Amino acid sequence: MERWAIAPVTINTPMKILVLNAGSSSQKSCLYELIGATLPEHPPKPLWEAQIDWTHQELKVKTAQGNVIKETLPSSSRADGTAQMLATLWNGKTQVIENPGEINIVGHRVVHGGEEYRQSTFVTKEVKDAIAHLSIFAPVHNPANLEGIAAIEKILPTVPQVVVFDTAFHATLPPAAFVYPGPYEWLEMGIRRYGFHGISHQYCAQRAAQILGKDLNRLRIITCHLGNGCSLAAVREGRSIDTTMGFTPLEGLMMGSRSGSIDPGILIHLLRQPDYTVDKLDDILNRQSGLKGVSGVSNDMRQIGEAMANGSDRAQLAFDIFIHRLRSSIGAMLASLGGLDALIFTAGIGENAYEVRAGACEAFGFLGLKLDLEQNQEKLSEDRDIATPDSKVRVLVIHTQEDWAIAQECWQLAHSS
Ligand SMILES: Nc1ncnc2c1ncn2[C@@H]1O[C@H](COP(=O)(O)OP(=O)(O)O)[C@@H](O)[C@H]1O
Ligand SMILES: CC(=O)OP(=O)(O)O
Ligand SMILES: [Mg+2]
Repeated sequence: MERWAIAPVTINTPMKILVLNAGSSSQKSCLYELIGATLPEHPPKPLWEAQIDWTHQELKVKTAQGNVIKETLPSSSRADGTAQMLATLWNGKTQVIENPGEINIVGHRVVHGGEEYRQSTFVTKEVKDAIAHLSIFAPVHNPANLEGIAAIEKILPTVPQVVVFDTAFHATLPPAAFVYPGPYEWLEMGIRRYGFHGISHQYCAQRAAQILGKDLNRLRIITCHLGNGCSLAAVREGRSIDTTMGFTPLEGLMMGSRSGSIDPGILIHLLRQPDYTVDKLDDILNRQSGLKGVSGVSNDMRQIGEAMANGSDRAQLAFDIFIHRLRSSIGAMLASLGGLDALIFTAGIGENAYEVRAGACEAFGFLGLKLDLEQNQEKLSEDRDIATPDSKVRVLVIHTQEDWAIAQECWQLAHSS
């Protein structure tokens, strides 16, 4: 493996920031170039954007120059797929950069930072050990985040790497929202609600204030991050005060292949059956439940929609449960906020599935929330307010920019160290 020297970072030279955002069903990456001594107000166009869809084993790459690459991944190995994706940065196919040594800093999304990591930080052995230790609480995510760090270490062993935590934004939850009503000792053992998707919830809340031209400190917002993993956050004065995911990213809404909240009595019952081990339950709850488990079709809302159109009753049931639980949880966030100025939809389902947005909003007409049904059905390639002018609550579709949020953290850490 070739190793590359790293370009030094100085304040006024262009800074190339590579971002790796490992989700449960995808690996999204961007290369940004930032010039100048201040951060731009709006996300700049990345030099290179790549996305791996692990469900379909597909790699798509787009460059600022207009090159588009689509490749099938030959193996299901995430490490190989990530290496294949990164190589498109400098191989003959795009030549976005001459060699990887041009990258100044690499930022990663890390899903679980536990109690200790409330702020973005540079990667050290200690930080990697903590991420590994927390893998038991985020088994689908933290190992993938560590793989991304290792992939970069192989190519660029001395490049500074930064980790940005999905849990950090929820550090402001009040005790009544984060303490579970089990024995008090649980809290001392670190068993509490952490909340996830914080990078996205925070970005969307800030972006909503920008779109509405209002002060974030005066807004009550519910952000619905509906991707393969799904969670809601109640945001008041720019701070997360409640959220649906908990100790792990398994709690809360029904998801692609995760159950979300279920009666814990079901687990006790199943564990008493001879065939059920803890590992089997883990697999069932994280990988064989949710849209996939109920429909028997797929974890992907697009395929659920197709199956519904073809008359699948189980796909219809999966969709109906998804909407029912989404509405109930929006209701719970609403109660924590004591009112609502804006409801935000984001991530794969939130940005694309108009039926889900319509299904969720229908229940909140009593608040004076009115969705513009025509606008809701349009292809929304830009962030947009899709409520009617007389609606008492704004409804926004925001394209989450987790990668840009991570790049900004890298920039800030690089300039403060
Ligand atoms: N055009 C679409 N219509 C409906 N659902 C979509 C569409 N595109 C993506 N999705 C849904 O979004 C999910 C992926 O969301 P995303 O936020 O990219 O995932 P991740 O949680 O991996 O970051 C898919 O599994 C699928 O359910
Ligand atoms: C925390 C989480 O569920 O992330 P994702 O939606 O990327 O799976
Ligand atoms: Mg995601």
